[in-house]
Amino acid sequence: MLRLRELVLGLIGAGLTGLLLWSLPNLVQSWEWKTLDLRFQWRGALATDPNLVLIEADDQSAVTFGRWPWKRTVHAHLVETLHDQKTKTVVYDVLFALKGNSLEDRALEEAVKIAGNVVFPVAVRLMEKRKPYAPDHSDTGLPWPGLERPLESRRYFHANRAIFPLASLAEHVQGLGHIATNRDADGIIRRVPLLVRYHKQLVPSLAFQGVLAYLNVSPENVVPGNRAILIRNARFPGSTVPRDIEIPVDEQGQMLINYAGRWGETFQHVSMSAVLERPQPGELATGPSVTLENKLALVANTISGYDAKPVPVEKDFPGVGVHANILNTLLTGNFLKETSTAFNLLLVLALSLATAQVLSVRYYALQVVLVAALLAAYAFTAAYLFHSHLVLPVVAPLAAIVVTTLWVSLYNASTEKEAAEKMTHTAQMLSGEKQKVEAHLENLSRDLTSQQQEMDALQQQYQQEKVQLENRIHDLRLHSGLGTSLNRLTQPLFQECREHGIVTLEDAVAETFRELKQVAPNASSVLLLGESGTGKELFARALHRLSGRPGRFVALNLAACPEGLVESELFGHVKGAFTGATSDKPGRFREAEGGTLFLDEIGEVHADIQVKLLRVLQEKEVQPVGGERTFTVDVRVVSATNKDLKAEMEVGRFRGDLYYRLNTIPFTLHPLRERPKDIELLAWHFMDRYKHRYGRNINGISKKAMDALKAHAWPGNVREFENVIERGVTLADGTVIQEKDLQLKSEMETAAAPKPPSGARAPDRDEVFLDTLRRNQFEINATANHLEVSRNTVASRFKGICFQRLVDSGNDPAQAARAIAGETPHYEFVSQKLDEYYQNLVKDSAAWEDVEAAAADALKRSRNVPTAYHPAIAQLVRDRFQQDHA
Ligand SMILES: Nc1ncnc2c1ncn2[C@@H]1O[C@H](COP(=O)(O)OP(=O)(O)OP(=O)(O)O)[C@@H](O)[C@H]1O
Repeated sequence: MLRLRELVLGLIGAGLTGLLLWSLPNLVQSWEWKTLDLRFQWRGALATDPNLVLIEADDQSAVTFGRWPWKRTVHAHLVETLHDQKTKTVVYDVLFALKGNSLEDRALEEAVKIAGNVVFPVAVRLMEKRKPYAPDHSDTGLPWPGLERPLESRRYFHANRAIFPLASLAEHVQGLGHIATNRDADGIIRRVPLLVRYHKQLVPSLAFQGVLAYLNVSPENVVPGNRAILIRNARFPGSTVPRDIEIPVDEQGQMLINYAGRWGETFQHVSMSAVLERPQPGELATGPSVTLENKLALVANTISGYDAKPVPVEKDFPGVGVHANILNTLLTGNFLKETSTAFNLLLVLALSLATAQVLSVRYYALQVVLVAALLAAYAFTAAYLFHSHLVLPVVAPLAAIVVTTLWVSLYNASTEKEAAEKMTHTAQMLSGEKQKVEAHLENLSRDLTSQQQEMDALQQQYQQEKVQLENRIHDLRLHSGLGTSLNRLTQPLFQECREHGIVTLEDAVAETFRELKQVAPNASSVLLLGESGTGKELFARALHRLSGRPGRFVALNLAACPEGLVESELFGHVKGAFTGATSDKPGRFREAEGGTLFLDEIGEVHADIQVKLLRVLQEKEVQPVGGERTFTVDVRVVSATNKDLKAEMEVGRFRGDLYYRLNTIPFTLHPLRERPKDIELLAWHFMDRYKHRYGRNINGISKKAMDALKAHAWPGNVREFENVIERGVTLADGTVIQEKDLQLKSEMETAAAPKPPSGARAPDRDEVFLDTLRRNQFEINATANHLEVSRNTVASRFKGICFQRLVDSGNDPAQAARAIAGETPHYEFVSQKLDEYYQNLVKDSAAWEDVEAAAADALKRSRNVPTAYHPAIAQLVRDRFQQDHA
């Protein structure tokens, strides 16, 4: 089945073939002639008509009658002899145009007249095809026994000159025929114009006239046409039924001569001398089989070298051979039939399509074989059909196969190349895309896994917190008097407080937060007032977050900062501004650019710093210590103090103008003792935090303990409260924190001391252990043996005691070491150990962003230290964190 692709390729192939043939018409025509000649040669000899006899003035006759031309009496003798032999028609291919010896001329005249069956030639000159018709009447003057010129013959050749036989001879002939041939461009005679136009009549060729005479066809029975000349009522000798013969001709009236074969291999040749020397009626000298009765005799000169002409079968073919072959073609009816132009076009198209189809097979070798087979098959068909006298075109069809093959191959090669390039390109693209997609998928799957893990963790955390919250609310309901106020925890404002780390059930605290939220977006200064530990920094951080300012939250505790360094801390310094200023430092103001600067304990700041601070706040410019350049700053200042600033201002310790600048919006945070609901809530809150941190199974606070918490004055407010609960969690023996675990009394006692001794242990228990250590020269193994405990137990407890004493001594390592070493000479050893433990404990403190994270990390690393010392560990880390982040 022909697919569209092959159809289109085949059509284009046919078109290209047409273009090629059209552009090279002469070349194509000459090749086509050559293929025709080849077909004649391959076919070999055809049988010739037995009624045709050639009587030749040959070399042998020349011996008898001398050099040509012979006396006309010899010709007269021959005409008579043939008449005697009852030859039906004599085509005498000798032009007697000039007068000769009158006696001889008369003898010939007489013989022709008596015979009455002689056809003589007329030499005519055919006009060039394109020359205008210009008849030359110079040689006329003779009634022409030809045909009237019908319309169909208007394309036939014109003859404008003619040389006739002698008028006295022509008078007695049976007919006259022209002997013009129209050679092809290569000089070979392949066609004969059967009829040519001369004046108003058509003149048949000599052979045609001979056949018309032989078959008794009168001129009106010859019908010239465009593609054929019809002979009506032809009467063949021996046949009583007249026949019509249709002779195929081209539009110029030319018949393709079907050459029977090589001259010597075809026709009955009879030497003229043989006919004349032994004129026995009914028998010839050449043998009894050659009889002339009722024959058509063609008389001509075939003496060597006389009138040789090139024809398809032979280069030097006697001129009479052409007439003989025309006679033979007409008598035998073996006309060569040429295919029509429409058929030829269809053939080219069909072969182009067939070639395109053949080339659609996959394998190249098979394509070659099939194309070769197609070529061979066509050539064979053309050669084979020639036997049946059909002349197929060869060049155009073979060209169609070749051109289509070339064109389709080129097209395939280019499309294959293009396809290959496209495929490579597509493959590259696909592989790139594949890699991208794979990478994307991998990322997605990684993200998904991590999100899944996060989700799982959150889910777990949520479940835990949910359970904890439910338990806590349940416990709170059971153990506390909070009652319905717990519901507040679910209200939006309280929830928002919690999101900022502010745990409260008090309306006053929530209200402060609400107001804070309102002022947060403004850049105005805020002053936070309240006792120590009430959450001023917590609120300051909440304010910063609520403000949406893009910069950082930077805090500076002015009380904790050495006086000489306050200015440089605030405004920065340049390298070399003072001893120790080894590099430029931007200062807190510039660090808080675009954000919030929290100045804690503002009441502690020295008078001259107050002046500078005021200037910075007014001009919004800072000048680093020792520097000349000033820097513009956009910083919101939030300050805090537990002092009565107004009173300080009144006694002249704090500048009024600075006070009013800082006090644009004041907030006062209530002390814890005025927030009983928060005491209970915070107790549960911190209990949860520390029980998880220390891994303690604590699930409640006894009523007595809670009452004690409520009764306590809490001078250190939430900070102190948190410490107490932390201690309670670590000291509790069971699952409920008892009053004794809080050590509130001891807390109150130590509150008066210069440093809060949070987490202090009962001295007796540690002292007993220390005594044992001292007695064993601080050797861990010996002490462990002595106490019958493990080496690890001793080592970890010793570490814990070191931390505890360090806290108890107000972070004075020497004092702590002395307290541990006692009266023994091991002070150095203890001091060294203590330093080692401490450094190890606080080594990562600076790296943490959040103090609680730093503490939690230290506790994690100190898991083996007994939990009783955990508050001390946490305290040490927090203190160090404050120092590192101050
Ligand atoms: N309502 C609260 N809920 C939870 N924690 C609180 C609350 N108020 C204060 N805290 C905690 O108490 C501790 C002390 O708070 P903060 O440092 O903010 O107090 P402060 O008033 O700035 O103290 P100081 O004046 O001594 O600097 C912090 O650990 C803080 O998280």
